[in-house]
Amino acid sequence: MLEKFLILGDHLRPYVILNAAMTLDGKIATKTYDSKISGEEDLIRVHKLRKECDGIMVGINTVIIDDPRLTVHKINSKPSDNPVRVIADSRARTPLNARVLNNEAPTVIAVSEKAKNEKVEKLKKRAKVLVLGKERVDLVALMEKLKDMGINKLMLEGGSTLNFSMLSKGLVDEVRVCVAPMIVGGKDAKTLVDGPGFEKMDEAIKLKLKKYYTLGKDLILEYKVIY
Ligand SMILES: NC(=O)C1=CN([C@@H]2O[C@H](COP(=O)(O)OP(=O)(O)OC[C@H]3O[C@@H](n4cnc5c(N)ncnc54)[C@H](O)[C@@H]3O)[C@@H](O)[C@H]2O)C=CC1
Ligand SMILES: Nc1nc(O)c(N)c(N[C@@H]2O[C@H](COP(=O)(O)O)[C@@H](O)[C@H]2O)n1
Repeated sequence: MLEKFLILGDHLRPYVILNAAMTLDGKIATKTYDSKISGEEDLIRVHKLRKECDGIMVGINTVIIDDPRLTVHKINSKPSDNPVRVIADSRARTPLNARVLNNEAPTVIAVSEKAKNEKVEKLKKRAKVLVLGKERVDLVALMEKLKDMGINKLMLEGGSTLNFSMLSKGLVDEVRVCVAPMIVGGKDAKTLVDGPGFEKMDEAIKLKLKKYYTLGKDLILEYKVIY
């Protein structure tokens, strides 16, 4: 943790790496929410990255659909290797039996003022709850809070809606994708980045390719975001 702090200590927010696995046609889940995309080798890469990060963030739909653990569990690790789990959950919909609330790692649930107080009080028994934003979680404020908590390197693990919000607010520094040799199609299938999108190519988030390599059958692409 100290080493990461020294490298990234001057930022007002964490250094954010968006990581995901997608099919060649850009889907991160099928229309029925099946998202088993990465090969075993890629999952090892993902868990090594989780271990390097101080925090790992997902949107509430990902929690509801996948019930992820968001810990380092596919490589050798000790409890202190687990990043702090962060959930963007405007209305405090995190199920009380969700695995992100287990005691494997600390969890931060960011809610908005729309969240029901009764549910917030229940969540507070299992996690640190931050109320940020009126309707939706104010992601800029959340990043500042996470930085204050010592989270200097944050992994953003989706889903599509949160990815768009984070990218469009200029809060992502790197994008790392595993492109699996599969095509699933489906206009209702989730893509790497959904949300409202931009109208013109001029407005697109610009990237610079830094590294590419294969892992088993998968192609890994690593980009820096250019703002
Ligand atoms: N293949 C992969 O690498 C991954 C796939 N997925 C898949 O993505 C799907 C879920 O993606 P989505 O439905 O797009 O949901 P999401 O996981 O991005 O959650 C979106 C929700 O987060 C909440 N939120 C709070 N504040 C927000 C803000 N400021 N901006 C945006 N959202 C905010 C809102 O309730 C919003 O509806 C699942 O099917 C999951 O399996 C998720 C992660 C990785
Ligand atoms: N990198 C990657 N490859 C895939 O094929 C995936 N389906 C995901 N999904 C993300 O990982 C979460 C599951 O984490 P746990 O193993 O339960 O800790 C899932 O919710 C997505 O965020 N990622």
